[in-house]
Amino acid sequence: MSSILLAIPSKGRLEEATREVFADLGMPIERPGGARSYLGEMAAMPDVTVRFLSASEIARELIAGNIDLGVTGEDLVHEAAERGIEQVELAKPLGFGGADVVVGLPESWVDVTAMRDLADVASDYRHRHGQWLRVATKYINLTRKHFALHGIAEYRIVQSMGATEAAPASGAAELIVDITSSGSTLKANQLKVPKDGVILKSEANLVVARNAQWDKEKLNLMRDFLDKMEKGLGEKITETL
Ligand SMILES: Nc1ncnc2c1ncn2[C@@H]1O[C@H](COP(=O)(O)OP(=O)(O)OP(=O)(O)O)[C@@H](O)[C@H]1O
Ligand SMILES: O=P(O)(O)OC[C@H]1O[C@H](OP(=O)(O)OP(=O)(O)O)[C@H](O)[C@@H]1O
Repeated sequence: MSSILLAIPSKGRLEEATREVFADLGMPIERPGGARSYLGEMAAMPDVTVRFLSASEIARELIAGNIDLGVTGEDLVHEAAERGIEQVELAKPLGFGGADVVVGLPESWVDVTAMRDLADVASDYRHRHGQWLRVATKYINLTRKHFALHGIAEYRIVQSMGATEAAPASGAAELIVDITSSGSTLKANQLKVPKDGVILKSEANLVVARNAQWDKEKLNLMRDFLDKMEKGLGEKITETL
């Protein structure tokens, strides 16, 4: 018998909000093995297998088509999809996990208010210091695209594993690209966003994998599942698969 594989975030704000959304729709997700177990159950839809994965892994697995659908941040889907997000369908924004991926510059760079100014700084920096301007981030693909869009090539990426906003003060990089919602972490680290420095506005989405194996039975299950989430959504999405 066929089933569809749904992945949801395994921890933090996204896990909690995802489970709330499904509970409100009358499809609560249980974690019978406890918070450390990575398998879930949806009693209202026994044909749906639920897995708990990290939000970034969900994005990668959706692109690869190894899971059928998942809940994750749009930012992570765009970052995981190096060649564009055609391999997935953003089926439904879920109204939580809202945050922006932004460029963060030292507040002390008073003359730099736009990406265009940053291009000048990058070039100047290289001439003066003999090295590239460094950008700390975990959003490597999004950073490359945004900087290229603004004609900035003279920089290098320092891959960040966390606490990215600390990089300029610690000397690990000159500027950052990271996610922000309230803005308080940027402010606490004396960083500012240039006027065209918002790379992406993100929120949590229900995402369907186009590259998954879609047979007739699974498409029917998917249609039922999506219709339970929103009337008419099943038809709309499955006809694109
Ligand atoms: N203020 C915020 N800060 C960070 N992420 C936020 C914020 N608001 C919403 N989000 C969303 O939550 C996602 C991060 O979730 P989480 O830390 O669980 O992801 P992850 O990359 O899988 O983490 P890890 O790799 O540490 O397991 C972001 O990519 C974004 O979509
Ligand atoms: O704009 P803000 O509201 O300050 O949020 C942004 C910060 O939150 C995230 O980190 P993390 O999830 O580790 O921290 P958090 O739980 O404090 O948001 C993110 O990497 C930023 O550092």
